[in-house]
Amino acid sequence: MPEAVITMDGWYCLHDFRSIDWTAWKYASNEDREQAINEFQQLIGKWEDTEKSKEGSHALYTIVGQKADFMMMILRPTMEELNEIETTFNKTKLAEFTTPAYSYVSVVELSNYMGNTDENDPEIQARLKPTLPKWNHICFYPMDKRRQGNDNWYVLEKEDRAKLMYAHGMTGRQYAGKIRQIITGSIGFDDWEWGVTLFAHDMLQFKKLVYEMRFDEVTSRYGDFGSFYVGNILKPEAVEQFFHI
Ligand code: VOV
Repeated sequence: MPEAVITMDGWYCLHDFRSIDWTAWKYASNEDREQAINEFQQLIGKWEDTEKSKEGSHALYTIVGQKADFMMMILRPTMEELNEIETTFNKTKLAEFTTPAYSYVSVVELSNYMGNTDENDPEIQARLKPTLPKWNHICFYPMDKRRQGNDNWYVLEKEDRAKLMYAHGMTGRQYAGKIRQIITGSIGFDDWEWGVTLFAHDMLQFKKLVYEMRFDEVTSRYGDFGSFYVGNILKPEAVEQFFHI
């Protein structure tokens, strides 16, 4: 039996995608809309305090296309906190005007393919409990490693998987400073095996990186992908403008 990879796991992660019922929102009173926005801003304020004290992190993005209108990516030390945040949001006034579009539950994951196993290393800790970049754009998609005929990732020896992951890392490294990736593991948690969250200043870099990686053997032979969600940063000070009617 091939040797299993050992993972280091960090903060739990919820990707929460919502659609807005713009018709109901438009017909709501000014007072209700104001109240909904204020309450949401207060919630974001609390998340910012948590982020400042390094007890979690979050990212807010508006989503382009019809899959959702906005997304909240939340990182916290426990699943209970994620659940609480989700429920708190669901109880807000704003939630009355949103419908769930998609969600993804996972945990920040690093593998030991590259030989990094020292969980006490401050650099590893920073990667397991990251402050999410507030870059202009986000790209999220879930993925699996294929298990089909001759292309079965899970029957490969660890050494062979490590070689393929090394080549993957080399491709990724060329995008240093242009793209930041957060890989979250979801085996046993959600419908796919990993969530891939990419941040970029320049939207086009997502296409360039993802396209280039399609030619890496680990992707071309072993990568299966779910739906892609892309969007633009929703800064707290822009929340009012985004919801303005
Ligand atoms: C900026 C781009 C970038 C960089 C530098 C990068 C590097 C690395 C390294 C060094 C490592 C291995 C060690 C670790 O840290 O775990 C990984 C790990 C992983 N990656 Fe990656 N990846 C990138 C980017 C990147 C992308 C765009 C994708 C999606 C694939 C694609 O084709 O669309 C991806 C996927 C993954 C996955 C699913 C894993 C875990 C696989 C497993 O079997 O455990 N990744 N990745």
